[in-house]
Amino acid sequence: MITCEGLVKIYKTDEIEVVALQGLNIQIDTGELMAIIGNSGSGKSTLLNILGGLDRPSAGQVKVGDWDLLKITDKQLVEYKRSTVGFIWQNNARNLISYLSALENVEMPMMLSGNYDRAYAKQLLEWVGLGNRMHNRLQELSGGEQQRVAIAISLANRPRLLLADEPTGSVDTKTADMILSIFQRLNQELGVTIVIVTHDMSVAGKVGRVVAIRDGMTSSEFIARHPAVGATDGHWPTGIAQAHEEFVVLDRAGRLQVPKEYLTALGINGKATMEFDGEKIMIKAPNPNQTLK
Ligand SMILES: Nc1ncnc2c1ncn2[C@@H]1O[C@H](COP(=O)(O)OP(=O)(O)OP(=O)(O)O)[C@@H](O)[C@H]1O
Repeated sequence: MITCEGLVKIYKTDEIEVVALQGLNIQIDTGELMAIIGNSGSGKSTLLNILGGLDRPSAGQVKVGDWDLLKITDKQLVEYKRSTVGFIWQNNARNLISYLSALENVEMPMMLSGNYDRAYAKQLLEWVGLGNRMHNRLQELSGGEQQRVAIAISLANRPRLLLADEPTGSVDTKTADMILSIFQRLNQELGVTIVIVTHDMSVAGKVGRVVAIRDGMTSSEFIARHPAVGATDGHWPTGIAQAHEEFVVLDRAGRLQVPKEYLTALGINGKATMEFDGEKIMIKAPNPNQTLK
C-alpha cells in the first residue's frame, strides 16, 4: 500500500537547512498494523505528515495506493486527505469540538465530505467502546475517552489508511492498552492499514512489525515471530526481542546503518574493514598496525 524509496525531506528555515529524512526506504503492505519507532528528532512525524498529505516531500518516491505524493496536485491532495487517510494525534484537541457531543463530533467530518451516515457514526463509537457516552459533550469525557472519540472521527470517512502519531503519548497504561486493542480490532475487522508512530516501546509488542528509524533513515526492522504473542513488559529490547525477530534494513544499493553503540564499542570511526567468510560478513575496526603505504 505504501512505498517510500530514497525519501528526502529538507526543512529550510532562514539560512538553516534541516535534513529530516535522508533517503528513507519503507514498504508497508495493505492490511498491516505496524509501528515506526525512533528517538526524538529521528524523523518519525515528518514521515507521517508526508504520508498523511500534510507536508510535501523534497525528493524521492512516496506512493500510497495509486497516489504519487511527490507529484500530486494541491487539489488532488485535498481529495487524498478526505478519501484515503485518517489521522490521530497525541493531542486530540485539534480534532475535537468540546461543546459538541461525541456523536456530533464524529458526524462533522461526514457532513463536510457529503457522506453523512448517523448509523455508521454510532457504530464507530460502539467500536471504540463509547456506545453509552455518545451523547455526552466532549468536555464531559476523560482524556482517554476523548482519544477514543478521535479514533472514531479518524474513521468517519472510511479511510483505508490510518496514521497515528503518538496515540498513547498522553494517556495512562490502561487506556494505552485499550487504544491498542481498538487498533487491533479495526485492523482485523475493517482491514484498515494502520501505521503508528511512537517512542513508546510497549507499543512494539502489540503490532506485527516495527520499523526503527534513526537519523531520518530506516535502520532495523522487527517482525513478530507469532502475531498473537505480545510483549507487555514495555521493555526494549527484551520485550520486543521475545515477540519479534530483528532484521537490519538494507537499501537497494546495499547500504545499512550500523548502530552507533556498536561502532563506539569497537572504536570504529570513519573507516572499518569488512570480511566475508562464505557465510557471514564481519565488520571490524581497522588494524592500527596495518598502515597504508
Ligand atoms: N517545520 C520544521 N521546520 C524545521 N525543522 C523541522 C520542522 N519539523 C521538524 N523539523 C526537524 O526535523 C527533524 C525531524 O523531526 P521530526 O519531528 O520528524 O522527528 P520525530 O522523530 O517525530 O521527533 P519527536 O519524537 O520528538 O516528535 C528534527 O531535527 C526537527 O527539528
